[in-house]
Amino acid sequence: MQHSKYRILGLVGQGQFGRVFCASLREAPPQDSRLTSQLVALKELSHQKAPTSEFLRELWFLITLQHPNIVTCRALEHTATGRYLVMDYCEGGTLRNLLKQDRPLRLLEGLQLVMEVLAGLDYAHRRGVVHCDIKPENILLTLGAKGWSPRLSDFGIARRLPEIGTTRLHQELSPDATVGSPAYMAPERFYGLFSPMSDIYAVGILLFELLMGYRPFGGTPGDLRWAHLNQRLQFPDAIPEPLQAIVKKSLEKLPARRFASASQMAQALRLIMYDPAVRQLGDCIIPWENPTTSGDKSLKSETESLLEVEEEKASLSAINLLRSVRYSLSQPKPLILPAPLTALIATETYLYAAVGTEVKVWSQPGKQLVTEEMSISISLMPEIVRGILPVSNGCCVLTPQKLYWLNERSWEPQCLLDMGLRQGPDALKAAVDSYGNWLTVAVPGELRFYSLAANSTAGDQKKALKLIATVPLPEHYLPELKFLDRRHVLAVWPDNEPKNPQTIFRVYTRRGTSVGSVRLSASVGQMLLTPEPYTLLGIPQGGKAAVLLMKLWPLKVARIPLESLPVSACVANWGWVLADVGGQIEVLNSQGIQVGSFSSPASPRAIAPWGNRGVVIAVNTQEESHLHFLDVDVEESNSPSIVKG
Ligand SMILES: Nc1ncnc2c1ncn2[C@@H]1O[C@H](COP(=O)(O)OP(=O)(O)OP(=O)(O)O)[C@@H](O)[C@H]1O
Repeated sequence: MQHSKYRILGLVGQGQFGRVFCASLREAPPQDSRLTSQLVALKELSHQKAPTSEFLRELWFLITLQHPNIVTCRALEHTATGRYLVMDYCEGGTLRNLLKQDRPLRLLEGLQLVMEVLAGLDYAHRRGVVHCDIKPENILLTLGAKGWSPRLSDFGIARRLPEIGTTRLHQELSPDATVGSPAYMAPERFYGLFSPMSDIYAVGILLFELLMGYRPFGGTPGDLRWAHLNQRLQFPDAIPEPLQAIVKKSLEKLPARRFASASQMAQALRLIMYDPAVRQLGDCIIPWENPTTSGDKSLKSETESLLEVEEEKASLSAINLLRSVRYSLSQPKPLILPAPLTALIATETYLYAAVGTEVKVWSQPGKQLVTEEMSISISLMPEIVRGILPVSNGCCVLTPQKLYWLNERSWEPQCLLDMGLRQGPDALKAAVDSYGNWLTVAVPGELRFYSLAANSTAGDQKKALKLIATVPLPEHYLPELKFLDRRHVLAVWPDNEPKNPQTIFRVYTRRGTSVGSVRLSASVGQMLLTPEPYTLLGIPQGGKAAVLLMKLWPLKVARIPLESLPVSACVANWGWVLADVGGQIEVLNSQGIQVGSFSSPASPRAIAPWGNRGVVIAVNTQEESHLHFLDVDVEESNSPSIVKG
């Protein structure tokens, strides 16, 4: 977008009136590397599709409504190419996207989400605004410390009440009186009548859908009209009695019989969260039944975004319609190493294990037995090894104060960087690109960007380090570093204020120029790169057990609830393997769908991919470490089943 103060980062959706982009303010990079400019959504409103009156209407609603559960409109942007609403960016996409996930939410998380939707609605109703189009497509999600927080969007067909605070029905004035989404429309709306209770009815349908995975009424718009007006609700037994009562009351045919306000419905939900029947199911993942033919799968959103369609195409063509996992031991006994392990890293060529001051290297993959003697190298370091950074022809080895280079020809350590004794332990974080040509290092006070050329005098087994740039860092923060591709390196800082934990992601070029940054309202611990470009798998800290799949450019986040919090994880090219503290291992395919789980002998210290379809699980005892080699057989089938080897 020329001459705009916003820089477009990517297309995130397509609405009736135009495209929606993720963008950030065009500005000089801040001095403090922890400062980020907030992301915005630019909603294009093309002149042809959205007449000025429509445009001003939505703008009026969005500008008058300022609430944490309503998407905030910040400004209007006119450029030579078009006009845009500048809105808060919601990195979780729509609630519809979330509901398409295999395991979207736990029961209590779902109820909390609906209560927040009601809080946004209550605020709008108190200001005399009825949304008239509540549905999962119009609820956007932002990530908070505890999970998803919803924001109402799309006030395109919202109505203003002539008298604020009334629950009377009002007659639509416009000729297009019954616009809306028939699957969520209250009976009175089919007669051109509306009130805040019409929104409550739509929330009732949404709550039903959230719990069951399908809507209570389906069919053509004509069928839906008949069903909303006449059909009785069928309640599946899976819904606990007190919850059924709330859904029933919100879906009463007569508006006067529904909850008198959104806050009353929220209060009813708040109370049943303490009900033993509901609490008992609180951690169960909803929906409880997959959509069946009895459910309404027919009604697709009229404004289904291009992006979702693209995503669906991608997922259908992917090999990952995998639904079950089976494992067997690829060698009967574990490999026992004489000290606890500190790092386990696999590439396509090698498996590296750091044990005390030693780095052991084996060739990948091993159909044959793996023994300590078969390691192709054992390199002895002067200090305890903290991390291994693999590159195509060797690896860099990180100790608390130094960085070494090991070339695959000799595996002889060459010290590249020495922080000296004064800096204290763990004075270094580092990332190296996959070809071993560029290095970024975080040391107290600065980020350093180096080139790592082959040393012409010593041959290509040795590296010559050349400092290209430095960037100042606040004294006490050492970010985690990762090369995203050959040119870009990611620095990640936690910002763990007790009430508002956040994580900052800043991307630099390999030469130290800041490219941009994003801030996530969640604390993310361990992070792994996935084969998808600019996409990370992160383990959030705090809140319920889950993993985050984070695409950085434009920022998109998916959150996958898990049975238990993972403490170690690895990304293979066929999926992800996550282990909890008790040694329970979950296997997810690369779309984040759980394909199975099994128990490992003990809590793994580290996991790494092994060969085509295997994993190595490292378990530490007090004096030694055990490496278990497993073949994981992820099968294509429609019914999930877990078979232990
Ligand atoms: N603020 C936002 N943050 C993140 N993504 C957004 C935001 N607003 C919209 N989107 C994405 O863009 C898509 C289209 O949104 P938009 O509101 O234009 O479409 P719509 O639901 O068809 O509404 P309308 O009827 O106004 O066209 C959404 O489905 C969502 O994926």
